[in-house]
Amino acid sequence: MSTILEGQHITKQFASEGNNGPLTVLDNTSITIEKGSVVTVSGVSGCGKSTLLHILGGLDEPDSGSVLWNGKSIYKMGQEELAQFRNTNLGFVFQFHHLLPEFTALENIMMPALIKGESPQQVEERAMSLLEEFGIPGRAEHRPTQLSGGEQQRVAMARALVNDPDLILADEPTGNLDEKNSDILLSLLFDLREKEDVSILLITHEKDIAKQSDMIYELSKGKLHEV
Ligand SMILES: Nc1ncnc2c1ncn2[C@@H]1O[C@H](COP(=O)(O)OP(=O)(O)OP(=O)(O)O)[C@@H](O)[C@H]1O
Repeated sequence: MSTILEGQHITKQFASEGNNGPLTVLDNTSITIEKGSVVTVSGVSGCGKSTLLHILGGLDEPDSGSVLWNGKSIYKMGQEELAQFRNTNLGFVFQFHHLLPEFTALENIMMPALIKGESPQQVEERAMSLLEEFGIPGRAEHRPTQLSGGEQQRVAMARALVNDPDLILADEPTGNLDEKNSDILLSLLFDLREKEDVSILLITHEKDIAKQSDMIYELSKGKLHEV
């Protein structure tokens, strides 16, 4: 197996209110994601899981430490190169789907590939096949408000996949779903490993979900511990 993403000695602090000094959310901690694996990070609310995901996904620079993508340091890239890197290699799924309300499910899924400049016809085929893979081909022309929460999250996952990313970063993707929809979404997510040949970083506070992963880290007091 080869390493696809590595966070090395990452430290991140935020200014805190009052006289307590800065809040150290990540404290010289490291993580490795192997190609084709599902890595879960769990930990209590507020321990810094989202901060870690943002740093590993090129959305928020650490105070110190580095993030290596196939051995290349992503925060040494310029802003434009970094944005292009994210759009090409990574797919994000958040707890709140952030679908664009004025566009249909199909259009939402197509958007990242159109921004990349791909041909609309090919992109539409890819988007439709993802809707089929996720069991909701009949929802292509619906707008987000016309979809259930579980369907919206599946559309968000399809959007994350449209550019054939190598890594999906999912931040509490089931946080807003009931148990049934949560199970459906997770089994779709875990199936992606084989079907779409992606690695997955999954952030969750639910321990049961973590059990299905190849590697589990617990984040506590700024440090990641292998479980
Ligand atoms: N931009 C910011 N400025 C100041 N403090 C921040 C900022 N972002 C996060 N924090 C603080 O850093 C800590 C970690 O936040 P983070 O969202 O990473 O935790 P989390 O483990 O993902 O929490 P949850 O499970 O509740 O989503 C929290 O105390 C939060 O208030």
